[in-house]
Amino acid sequence: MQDLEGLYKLVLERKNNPKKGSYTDYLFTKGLDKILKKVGEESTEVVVASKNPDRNELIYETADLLYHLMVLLVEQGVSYDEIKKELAEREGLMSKTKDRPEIKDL
Ligand SMILES: N=c1c2ncn([C@@H]3O[C@H](COP(=O)(O)OP(=O)(O)OP(=O)(O)O)[C@@H](O)[C@H]3O)c2ncn1[C@@H]1O[C@H](COP(=O)(O)O)[C@@H](O)[C@H]1O
Repeated sequence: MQDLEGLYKLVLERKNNPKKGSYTDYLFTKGLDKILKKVGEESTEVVVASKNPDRNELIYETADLLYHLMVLLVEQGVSYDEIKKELAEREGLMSKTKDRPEIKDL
């Protein structure tokens, strides 16, 4: 089963040990501009899919977007742990705001 961290690791493995003919290798070979174009396209497809009554479409497009985001993070040298740390810090911040109604209402 593939979770997001597992997917990140697989993409990182492709970066460190390129596998000829793989789609991930194709993206890394094309470079940052191509990866950014894909992230943009897939983001738009998530938006469009959200307006579609077929929820499977949204699931499919979200998986595409998450994959391309993982490729972008690896390309830019951002580790998965850095994202986890950022999310964990926000979790701490959010739980503090629960005790402060003046912030919660912002
Ligand atoms: N999760 C994905 C994943 N999601 C989407 N895609 C690819 O992303 C592409 C998106 O489709 P599009 O029609 O938008 O793009 P395209 O026309 O094929 O390609 P472009 O010319 O636009 O670049 C498809 O070719 C999909 O195969 C993915 N390719 C790989 N993975 C994962 O990455 C792993 C390694 O893949 P490879 O590097 O290909 O071995 C796989 O085992 C998967 O777990």
